[in-house]
Amino acid sequence: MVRGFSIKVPASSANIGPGYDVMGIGLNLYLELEATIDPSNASETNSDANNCKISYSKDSEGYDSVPLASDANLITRTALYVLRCNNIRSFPSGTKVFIKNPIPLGRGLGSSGAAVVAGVMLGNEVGKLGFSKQRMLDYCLMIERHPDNITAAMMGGFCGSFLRDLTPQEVERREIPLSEVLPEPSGGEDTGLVPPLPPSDIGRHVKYQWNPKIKCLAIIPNFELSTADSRGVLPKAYTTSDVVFNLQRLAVLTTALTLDPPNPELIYPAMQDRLHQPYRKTLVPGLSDILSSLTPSTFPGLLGICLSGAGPTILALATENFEEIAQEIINRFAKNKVECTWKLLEPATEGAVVENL
Ligand SMILES: Nc1ncnc2c1ncn2[C@@H]1O[C@H](COP(=O)(O)OP(=O)(O)OP(=O)(O)O)[C@@H](O)[C@H]1O
Ligand SMILES: N[C@@H](CCO)C(=O)O
Repeated sequence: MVRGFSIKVPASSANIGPGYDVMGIGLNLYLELEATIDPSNASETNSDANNCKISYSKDSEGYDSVPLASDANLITRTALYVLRCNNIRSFPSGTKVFIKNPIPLGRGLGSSGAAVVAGVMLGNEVGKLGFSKQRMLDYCLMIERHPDNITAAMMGGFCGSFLRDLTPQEVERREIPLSEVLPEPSGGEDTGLVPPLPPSDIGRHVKYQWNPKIKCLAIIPNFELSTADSRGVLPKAYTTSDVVFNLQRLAVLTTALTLDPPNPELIYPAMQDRLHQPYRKTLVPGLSDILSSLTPSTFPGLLGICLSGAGPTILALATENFEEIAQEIINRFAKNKVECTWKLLEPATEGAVVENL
């Protein structure tokens, strides 16, 4: 019997200034995947070590660079992790996956979070595992180990999240190197090992309200910055005053973004950060200048501005004058020889969805 289903996962912007590794918002730019399982097509898929033929639409971000072998592609590697945890070694013969990805890779718009969420959902569907979103989040968190993008992509909307305290045994399981969680991209023999199962209920979250008048402007530089590199420049310890600076702003920002009318005098200063942006300026040319020089008084409609996720994209929250704000940021990047595109986005309220075809 032929089976088919689609999976749609939103992009996301994490941190929103002070909420480092805590806050994220799903955005209406979607990674879409169509999977079909047709055993009569086995001859077309058995050239792949795990019976899965992947293709990307030509206009996809990463079309020329993402690997198409199922044990190398982040989406299918993640699905294989889920399947193998549940004693299913590979995809059923005749599995084809067609992917449309408009989320730019390595730019701070949650491309890897969306890919991991899509992969876990793919594994769940293919293996008919029947997991809830909460359980699927556990699998996601074994791969992308901070919850902000993952939670926003899975659940949708504007989310706050944390990881619950783990027992020493659970910590051990979760801290296993990623290479022992995901199958190795080698085309080599399947070792038959069952990877570490995620502890249950690792991630906890709430969905905040969001004033729908607030739009999300993403100004996207034309270079990639890997999250790992962007985390690598952060200090191991912070002063109490810097931590308190962020906590105070975070406490105000989550409600300030729900109020009507939106108050730039509250939102703009509440989006300041001392935990990650100051350190990332070395990786994003012009970052300090951009974050300090556009203000609600010079650009009416602007509410706040921050680095999106690990960067290099800039997220500006605004109610009007979108083009002027975007152009100013583009001009400031241009002075640093960085070209950009921009997108006007809105919160994706629904999160990740699966539909039978
Ligand atoms: N649709 C996809 N298909 C396959 N691999 C992907 C896909 N999307 C992302 N990836 C992988 O994830 C990498 C980017 O992940 P990374 O965490 O560095 O950035 P990001 O998720 O775009 O940004 P951020 O986490 O700051 O929002 C890509 O280089 C690619 O290896
Ligand atoms: N909170 C993460 C988001 C990127 O994945 C960071 O800033 O590194």
